[in-house]
Amino acid sequence: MDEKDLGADLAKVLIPEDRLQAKVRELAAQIDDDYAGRDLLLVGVLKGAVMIMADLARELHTPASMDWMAVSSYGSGTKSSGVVRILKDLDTDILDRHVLIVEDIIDSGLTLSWLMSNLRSRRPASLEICALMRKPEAVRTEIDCRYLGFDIPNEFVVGYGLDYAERYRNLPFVGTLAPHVYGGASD
Ligand SMILES: O=P(O)(O)OC[C@H]1O[C@H](OP(=O)(O)OP(=O)(O)O)[C@H](O)[C@@H]1O
Ligand SMILES: Nc1nc2[nH]cnc2c(=O)[nH]1
Repeated sequence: MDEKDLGADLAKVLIPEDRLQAKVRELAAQIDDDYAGRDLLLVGVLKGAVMIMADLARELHTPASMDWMAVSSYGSGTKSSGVVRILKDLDTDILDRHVLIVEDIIDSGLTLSWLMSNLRSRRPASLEICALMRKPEAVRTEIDCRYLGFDIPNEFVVGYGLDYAERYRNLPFVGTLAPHVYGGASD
């Protein structure tokens, strides 16, 4: 599906492909400046961060290793409960490593808040966040995000890694879902 053929499921394009790619290049340049000469480990949070991770990693000139975590909220049944369990842990020991978490979106911030304290307890040399998008109106806990792509409105977005019921992740742009599709869903 391209931007001119949204179909009935999508309401609008929020961030077109060219703006996404330009922003990824900008973020990579900042990261290159900051991590020059350091041994960088990128930690992607599955599944939403797959696209930003793949594009960002290819734009970096700094040599970087990549690892992945998958986490899931549970308890209330909504992803924003703040209670998180690890579905897939890192393969890498991050002790004394320079770790950069790569995320697609900060919504309530609860996932990243949990992840930061979990990873911090493993005593990396440094721990920072790169997030493509953040919803300032939805954030429920302060997240210190060093590399941020876009602040976006408090709307449910899909594309470029983000799904609704596992669909739309492979769109090359970010869009909002038509209300008849989204309804009151929390993920
Ligand atoms: O700031 P929060 O409110 O905690 O929300 C952000 C989290 O939600 C999304 O993941 P999701 O649980 O949808 O899993 P997915 O990446 O596998 O789609 C996103 O990738 C973040 O990890
Ligand atoms: N697809 C999708 N997943 C999310 N997880 C947290 N916020 C969002 C969002 O706006 N869209």
